[in-house]
Amino acid sequence: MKKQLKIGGNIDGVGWNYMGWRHPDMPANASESIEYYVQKAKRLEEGKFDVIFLVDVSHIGPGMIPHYLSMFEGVTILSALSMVTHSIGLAATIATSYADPFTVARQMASLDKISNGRAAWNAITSNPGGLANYSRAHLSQADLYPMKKEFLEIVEGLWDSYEDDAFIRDKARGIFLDPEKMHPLNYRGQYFSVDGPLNISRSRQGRPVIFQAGNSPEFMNLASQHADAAFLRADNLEDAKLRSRELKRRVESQGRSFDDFLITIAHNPIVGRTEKEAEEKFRELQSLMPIYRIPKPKLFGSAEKVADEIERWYEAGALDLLLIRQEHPSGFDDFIDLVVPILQDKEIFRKEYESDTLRGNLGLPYPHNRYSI
Ligand SMILES: Cc1cc2nc3c(=O)[nH]c(=O)nc-3n(C[C@H](O)[C@H](O)[C@H](O)COP(=O)(O)O)c2cc1C
Repeated sequence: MKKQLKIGGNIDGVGWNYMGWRHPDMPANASESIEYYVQKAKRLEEGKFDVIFLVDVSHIGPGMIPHYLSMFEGVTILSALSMVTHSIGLAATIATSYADPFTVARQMASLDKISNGRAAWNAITSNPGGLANYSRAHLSQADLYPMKKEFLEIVEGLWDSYEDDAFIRDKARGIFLDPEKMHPLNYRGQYFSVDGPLNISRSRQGRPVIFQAGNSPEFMNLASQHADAAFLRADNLEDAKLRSRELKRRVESQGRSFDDFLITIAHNPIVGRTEKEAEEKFRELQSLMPIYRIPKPKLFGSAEKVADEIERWYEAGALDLLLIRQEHPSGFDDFIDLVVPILQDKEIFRKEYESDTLRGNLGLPYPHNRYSI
């Protein structure tokens, strides 16, 4: 049976455009407001969304969108959100070009335990500009994918440091750990060298879900081997179908089932009760800062029209996980109040969470520890 549609919410603070911060309903400091993030996280969970997804940027300049100029670091804010949510997943973007694999493995595994099995890591190369912020200016574009491959192999290896039953914690007998079930990594690569093991046990979902974002053939190759989900950019439905098909072909050629792999595409719907209401919201946004023009979103208009279009993308196999980002400050509310009930009536989206782990809700298999098999 085909999996139901999965939905994620990209919380972008003041928004992923230049003008949203000026809207009367948008706190101008939303990107650095814990209250704003808590409110949005709870709202997305009310909407039965699968995951809160945070994008990231590693280097900035004054011309960037306001959100990028003043924003929270992902794992930090998601740790806080894990305490005010129960079922929704928590995905942080961390670039493999800048960070250190031992640190990322540790941070993400901690978030996964703190949230009781709801963490996900979006592994990106990012663009080379950020290398200089992380003392890696000697590296270049050509290094990004070879480095990412090593990074992923190390993080996955570290997440298998302990088998599921490694910790005995028997007070009466005085036995804390079964040392046979602890495994160092001893990885030696061109970019990274890591002995391991990692000092944290596996979570209820085994290990965090891995997303990867990109578009190139190198990206597709690596994602087909080391990801549970791929976040793609697509210009239109035909483009999305082609990319999705190509990636799923690569996943199958790795001996994996493409049912265990999710294609993720972001949309920024502007929805109204009627077409006219959506037009008004679009015009209102444009009027906040007329020198910046935004294109009309692909998901635009009445809730029925938007829900039909989502169904078309989903049925065509162009996406498994729809990532919603707010163009207008009422974006999440409009989507949850107006579109979600139609998708539920169509029986392509859940009314209740199936699980309280992210893997459970996404319908992804439990990843067995490599040493236990
Ligand atoms: C859907 C999608 C999402 C991305 N998200 C981010 C992001 O949050 N932060 C970032 O620095 N780069 C992001 N990127 C850029 C990629 O990390 C990468 O620099 C870019 O896709 C070029 O690599 P590629 O040729 O392998 O696709 C994203 C790319 C895509 C396609």
